[in-house]
Amino acid sequence: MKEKAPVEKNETYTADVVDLTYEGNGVVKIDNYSLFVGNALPGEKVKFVVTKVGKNFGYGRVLDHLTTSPDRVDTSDKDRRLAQAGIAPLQHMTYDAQLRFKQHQIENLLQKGKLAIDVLPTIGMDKPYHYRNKATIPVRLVNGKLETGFFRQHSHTLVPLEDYYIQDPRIDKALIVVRDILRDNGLIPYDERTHRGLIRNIMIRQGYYNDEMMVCIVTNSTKLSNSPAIAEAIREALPTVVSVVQNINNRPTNVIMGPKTKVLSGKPAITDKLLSNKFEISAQSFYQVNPQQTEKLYDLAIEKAQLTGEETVIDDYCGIGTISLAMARHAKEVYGVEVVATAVEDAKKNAKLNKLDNTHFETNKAEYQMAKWQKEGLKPDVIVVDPPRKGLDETLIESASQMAPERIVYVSCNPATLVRDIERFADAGYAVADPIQPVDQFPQTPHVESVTVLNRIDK
Ligand SMILES: C[S@@+](CC[C@H](N)C(=O)[O-])C[C@H]1O[C@@H](n2cnc3c(N)ncnc32)[C@H](O)[C@@H]1O
Repeated sequence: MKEKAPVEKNETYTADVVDLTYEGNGVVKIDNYSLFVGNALPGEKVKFVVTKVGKNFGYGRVLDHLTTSPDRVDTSDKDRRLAQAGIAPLQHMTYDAQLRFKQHQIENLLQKGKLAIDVLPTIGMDKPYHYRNKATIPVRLVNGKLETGFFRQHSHTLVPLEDYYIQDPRIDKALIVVRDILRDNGLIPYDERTHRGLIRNIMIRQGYYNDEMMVCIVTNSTKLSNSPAIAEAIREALPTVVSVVQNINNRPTNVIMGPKTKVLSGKPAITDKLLSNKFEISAQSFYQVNPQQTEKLYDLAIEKAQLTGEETVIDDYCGIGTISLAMARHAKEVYGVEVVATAVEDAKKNAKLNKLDNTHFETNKAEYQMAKWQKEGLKPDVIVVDPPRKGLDETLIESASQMAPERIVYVSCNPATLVRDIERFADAGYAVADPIQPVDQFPQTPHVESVTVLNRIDK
């Protein structure tokens, strides 16, 4: 039987930080028992209070830094609130240290798997803040006032905020304007305990290349009294707004958007560019939130695909077709598959918008569609995969390797599943060709994105 943990809840301890978890928490040890504490970096000595004691590990909160790491950035109270909200959990780390942390995560996992593959330094941003082109902000009543802000982590208590640090500053400014217009019109914020009140969220999108903005007001009912005047006031105060829409979500759920969206003023979508292609982005479309880094990540994937114009390409997990459309300009044909039907509709619409007639999109699970394409005799030269965090289904790896493409380009958002899948591909006759290249898509957060190329090995 396991011994009792050597720490007590609410007691204070002092220890050295010996490591960082994948979430960016510091690891401290008391008699070999690990505790995870936020705002603590390797090499630091911290005084902390124990907040949770589990069987195998616990959690703590730093009370004082007795020594500090050269990788530390001074953070204000406001910054620490952002970390608590999960908005910028790494903002106590210098940006260089964040980039190294992301590179080391992949290196550590490769080492654990005994894989001798190099990892290049993470490609970062010149300005690693104010990068998000979209914000979805809850609206609640705080001290009798309609407020916008964030939910304190693991709670639904709204903390008012005006500078979100990682959002485009034009969005932060617009949020204040929209909040004030809603206040002036006497609108009642949503209360999730009673499921009453009207205004649930404000969603704002800002184009990166086109200075077009969308404001979406998410309401608990269709009735938004005075909506023409509200929309007019928003467009008058914010001249780059080309679209004001209302999304109706009357279900008692944490899901932000409801199924119906109504145009209150202007167009139903904004247009923007990504990798030279135009995209129409409506309130409910999925769109990459860091366009600058997405271009770097996907440009790299396209470069690694080594297209000459003659190739047949499969884009698995294609979303709205960002990679497919960019590759279609350099390939003979591109086949994309994605499980979300509305994303596939967007992909088809965007292919037309960009006059690309060499793309084919299917709504299906990638693993099923790959088996189907394989049976039908489709012979791709290159397969690109950009899966969600859980990585690739084993049957997809099987179909992909049986189709025998020259190379597979793997865009990953989770190094743990990437390393697992590299091992599975090795068993199926594919080896990593170049060093893995991480690209920082989400500065100030622990997310790690990377591009890996696997080549077919001649047996
Ligand atoms: C990392 S995103 C890829 C984004 C895409 N490359 C783009 O540019 O929009 C992963 C995508 O996989 C989709 N997805 C998740 N599970 C899937 C499955 N089993 N089969 C196909 N698509 C899936 C998600 O809906 C999401 O669009």
